[in-house]
Parts: sequence; structure tokens; C-alpha cells
Amino acid sequence: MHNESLIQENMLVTLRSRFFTLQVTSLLQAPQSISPKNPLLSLSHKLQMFETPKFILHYCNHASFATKGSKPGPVSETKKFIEKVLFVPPGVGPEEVTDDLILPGSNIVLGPYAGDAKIKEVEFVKSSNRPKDCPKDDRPEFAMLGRSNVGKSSLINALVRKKEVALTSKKPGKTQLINHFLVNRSWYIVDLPGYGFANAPEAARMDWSAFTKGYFLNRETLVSVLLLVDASVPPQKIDLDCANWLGRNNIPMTLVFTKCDKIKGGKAKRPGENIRDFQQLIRENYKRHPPWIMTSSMTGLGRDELLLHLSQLRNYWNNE
Ligand SMILES: Nc1nc2c(ncn2[C@@H]2O[C@H](COP(=O)(O)OP(=O)(O)OP(=O)(O)O)[C@@H](O)[C@H]2O)c(=O)[nH]1
Ligand SMILES: [Mg+2]
Repeated sequence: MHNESLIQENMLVTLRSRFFTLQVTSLLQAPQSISPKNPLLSLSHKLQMFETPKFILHYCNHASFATKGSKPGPVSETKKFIEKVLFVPPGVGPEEVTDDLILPGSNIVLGPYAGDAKIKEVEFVKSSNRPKDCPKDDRPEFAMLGRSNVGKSSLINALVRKKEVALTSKKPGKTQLINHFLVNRSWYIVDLPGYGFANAPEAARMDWSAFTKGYFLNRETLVSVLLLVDASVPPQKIDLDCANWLGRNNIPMTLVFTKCDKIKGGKAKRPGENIRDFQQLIRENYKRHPPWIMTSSMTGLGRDELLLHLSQLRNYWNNE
């Protein structure tokens, strides 16, 4: 794709996201009824003021996700395409998806479980150095996973709108323990140590396999892993391995692309291209695309959209 159209695409995503952010305030604040009589209708009504996020179709056209030789038509007419490419949450049938229900800068469809996504308070609970030392209660949690320096701690701070809730650093390897943060006294965000940091001092280096994999495989309250991937660099083998490992172990995952504000000069690929490449490389291992979303902790891109996504996963989990 030409650089110019990529820049336009990135700008479009940013603008749409800003526009959307203004409009979603009511959804962020007002708890949604979990089983309204006609949930999609009411949600659709709330979202109808939004600009139609044609980005997803535009994106998918370029990523050639659609069957070869066929152009994706309007979302409502391409059921197979929707099932394969979009993340359609519980409570929404593929035939009910309209493009105004797709969160901008993502493949995530907003369903009737979304709501009550505003963060009112956040409290650091504890650091654990073994999975079995993690808080023992039945509140749902989301774990931030990703390479050292990908921006896990920064994203937590951006989500909760506090500068130093989770400690960040320019040097990789800052987070060394499993850190639980309790949000609104009802759910946890978990900051995990980064993987792939070979240069850490011996004492700080850890066996990621034993340490963190145990957590994923045994944590019953884990609603979804948020796998953070740096969109400013080309796909890295270690991230692809991680995405594939989660897929093989049926651990629910949302791909959160970070640093989408970072545009490198020269011939370096743009975030949009790196994101597409990453998805194409994991495509074989997933029947359907996992939910993915573009974010930037610097500009706030994707913040409210990600909170809405987490709210629908969490509310569904609570009602299961
Ligand atoms: N441009 C840009 N920089 C970012 C973004 N998110 C994080 N950073 C920077 O990336 C560096 C690492 O951020 P952290 O949040 O500490 O990364 P981490 O994944 O928690 O790292 P570990 O704790 O070492 O695993 C810091 O210098 C951040 O300022 C982003 O969205 N855009
Ligand atoms: Mg960290």
C-alpha cells in the first residue's frame, strides 16, 4: 500500500477514535441492563450517532482477509466474512452485526453486555512471586502480557488515568512480579513481567515458562489475556509464538497493539502494516481472528474502546 494511503488510514483511525470517544460517554458511565428486551436495538440506538466505521472493511480489503477474488460487501451481507474476521461477542448473531456496532480501530463488535466501563477507583492489592500467591477470590481478571518494554504498565496507567499506578521504565524488565490492581472493587487488571528480556541481570531473569504459564493455565478467574504487541515494529517471533501458545491452549486472548502513535521514518513499516502482517502470520492457528484493537498510551487512542470491550467480556463472564 502507498505510504500516503497508510498515513490517511492511520489518521482516519485516530479521528474516528476521538469522535467515538466523545460519543461513548453514556455507555462508559451508565451500567447496561444485562438482558434488555431488545438489547441490540437499544445499543444500536445509542450508537446511531456514530460515524460508520468503514475502517474495518477498508482494513480487511487491504489485508485480503476476504475470500480471494471477492470483495467484502456490506457487513450484514457477508456472514462468513463476519464470522471469520470480526470478534462477535455473546448475545449477537452474525446476521445482526452492522458496521456501526464495530469499535473503531478494532475488529470488535459491541454487544448487549457492554456497559459500566468507566473506571472510578483503582487500588493496588498485592505483588505475588508465585501464581499460587495471587489473591484468592472470585472477581474476574484480565492479565497484561507482552514483551518487556511493550507498554504493559503504561497501558494500565492510561486505562485508569493515573500516571504511576503501575511503574514504568525505559529499561526493559521493570515489572518482575504478578501485580494485582483492583478496579471499582469488582475486577482486576494484572500487570505481569515481560517476556523475551534476555539481558536482565541473572537475579532478575526468570523462567517465564514456569512462572507465568502456570498462572495462565490455572487461574480460574482469568477472563482474557491481553496480549500486547508493539505495532511500531514488524512482527517478532517471540510474540507470534506466544499468540500461538495461547491459541493452542485455548486461553482467551485479545490482541492489543501498542505504540500506534509511533511512526518511524525511512522505509520502516507503519503501525497499520505491522498489525496486518502480524494477523496474517497467526491466521493459520486461529479459525477466527481473535479480538484486536489499536492503542496508544501516549495519545489515549483505543482507551475507551478497550474499556468497553473489557466490560462486555466481564459482564458476560459474571452472568455465565
Ligand atoms: N510512543 C509510545 N511509547 C510508549 C507507549 N507505551 C509505552 N511507551 C514507552 O515504552 C517504554 C516501556 O513502557 P512500560 O509500560 O514500562 O513497558 P512494560 O511492558 O511494562 O515493560 P516491563 O515492565 O519491563 O515488562 C516507556 O518508555 C514508555 O514511555 C505508547 O503507546 N507510545
Ligand atoms: Mg511493566
